[in-house]
Amino acid sequence: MNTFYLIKPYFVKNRSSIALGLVCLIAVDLLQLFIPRIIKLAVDDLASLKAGVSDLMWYALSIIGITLFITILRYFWRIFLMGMSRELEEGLRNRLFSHIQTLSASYFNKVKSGDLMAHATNDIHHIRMASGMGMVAIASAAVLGISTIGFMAYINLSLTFFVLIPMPGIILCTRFFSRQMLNAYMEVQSSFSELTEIVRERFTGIRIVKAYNREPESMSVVEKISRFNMEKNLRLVRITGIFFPMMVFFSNVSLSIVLYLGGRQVITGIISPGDFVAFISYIGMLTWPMMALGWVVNLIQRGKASLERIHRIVETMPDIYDKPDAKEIKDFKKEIVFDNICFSYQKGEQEVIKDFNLRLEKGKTLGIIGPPGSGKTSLLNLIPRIFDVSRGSILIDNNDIRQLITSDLRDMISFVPQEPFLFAGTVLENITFENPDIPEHLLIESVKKACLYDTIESFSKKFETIVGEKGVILSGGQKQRIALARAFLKDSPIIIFDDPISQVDAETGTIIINTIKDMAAKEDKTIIIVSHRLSAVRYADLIITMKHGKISESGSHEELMLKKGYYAKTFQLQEIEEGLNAI
Ligand SMILES: Nc1ncnc2c1ncn2[C@@H]1O[C@H](COP(=O)(O)OP(=O)(O)OP(=O)(O)O)[C@@H](O)[C@H]1O
Repeated sequence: MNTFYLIKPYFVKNRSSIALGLVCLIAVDLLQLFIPRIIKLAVDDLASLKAGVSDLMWYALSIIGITLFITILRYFWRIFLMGMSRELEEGLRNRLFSHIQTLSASYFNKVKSGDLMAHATNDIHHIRMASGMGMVAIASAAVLGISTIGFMAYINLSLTFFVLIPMPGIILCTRFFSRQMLNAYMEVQSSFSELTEIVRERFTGIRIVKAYNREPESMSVVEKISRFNMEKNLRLVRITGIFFPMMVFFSNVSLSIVLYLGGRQVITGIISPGDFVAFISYIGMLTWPMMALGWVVNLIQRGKASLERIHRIVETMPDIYDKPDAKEIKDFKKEIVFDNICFSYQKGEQEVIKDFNLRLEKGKTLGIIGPPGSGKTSLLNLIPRIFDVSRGSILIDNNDIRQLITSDLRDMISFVPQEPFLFAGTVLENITFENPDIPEHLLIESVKKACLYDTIESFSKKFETIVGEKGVILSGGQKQRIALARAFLKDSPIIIFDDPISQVDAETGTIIINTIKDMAAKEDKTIIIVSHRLSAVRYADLIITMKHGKISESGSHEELMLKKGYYAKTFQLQEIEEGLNAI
């Protein structure tokens, strides 16, 4: 599978900094090799009692000079190479998020949001590591490894051969243990996210926990996952506990070989004491490239697997998309028609909307009632194409909505969902959807229509009040009114309300309903309103009762009362209830 296209643009765009970074990295690796050479010269001069104070000073200053140079170059290769990998990480994450946003609601029904979070964090992290550190490890292993061996062979070929014998051990061990460490690290990460999620949930639900005296049970749930997280951490500690001492072991085996064989060569005069000391320094330098060789294979394998997962998401086509010849629609002129529509959430599953037919003229209000699960919300979601019908069609002014530009269609509709969702931010940002160009009088007007003005005025920071965990916690009714204000502000010709007064008191509910009624009458809005409170729908031009995804009754309030069906019974029950509440 060719997935390189996802990261290629970052390599191409940053080719100059990558080249500069690699030049700096190679220069660092090569410069390091000269330090043992200087030590060799110093030791040989000392051993032959030739070294004067000025010679020693010169050797010392040379080492300081090289080290200074190495420090500067190291800074630059990190900036050039790591900068590129960070840019890649950011770009890939943005691309993933922007693509996921285009996917249809049905995709989110199938995929857990936790998995999407993992793609946006873990997978992108692996790709960054494979492209940034992978490049560094390959370049370092090649340049430092080969040139260190070259410098050692220059001193003595046979000694180099013997010293290299334990090195494959380092490569194989790193390969094995880095895979184990990565797996263990992933398990630590995932158990930690589980732990944070459980703790977050337990704190969010603290009121219900207290009300039912479930603190001990809550504690034991957190203790269990906390212990699990500790065990995963201990596993990681055990693996690293074996790995690092093993690296030291292999490196010390090489050291012993130099000590024994190299020492004998010094005695017999084959190599000088300086060469002997330099050899020992080179062994230290060789350990990292050998480890890098073992490590980089896993790094790249994991990055490749992550890139394939991201590729699969990026290649997923949204179920709902604009056809190439999709039509513009800027005005709603005549009617919405539901032409024998059926809908199920998954192909082949039970239909939640069945053979549904209805015509709603512009400027009219449609009220929808029905028992829970009868398909009311599902029906509403089909109009702005959150989901698409399985059969039949929804027509707006004789255009099948699947033939229209989706953003045009959605621009014509304001939607107040059953469960209002607020984003972390201010009241203003939540109502205006962060659009700073909204004139103030329109904002105030919509907030007043939603019966929210006095509430906002009572907040010390008014519209700038932060809502959510970091600010004011709003009641369910206040959230619902923010959602209403959003819809009123959008001022579209079609407004869909899904149970808009379920969480407000009767008095506020009546004011909101009167506002909606006025909008229908004075502003020529077409309104579709679902409600369990029949006072919210009784004024509608047409009321339908839904049962098992079908229309079971339809008519005006008066007609339905005469039919003495679900609507009439529910209406009478609610009247009795309201009468009792008034006592
Ligand atoms: N996202 C979904 N995926 C799969 N099935 C769903 C989904 N949403 C709703 N359903 C199912 O579709 C059926 C109709 O649900 P819907 O929410 O449309 O009913 P409703 O009439 O709006 O109910 P309520 O009055 O409780 O809001 C139910 O059986 C429900 O379980």
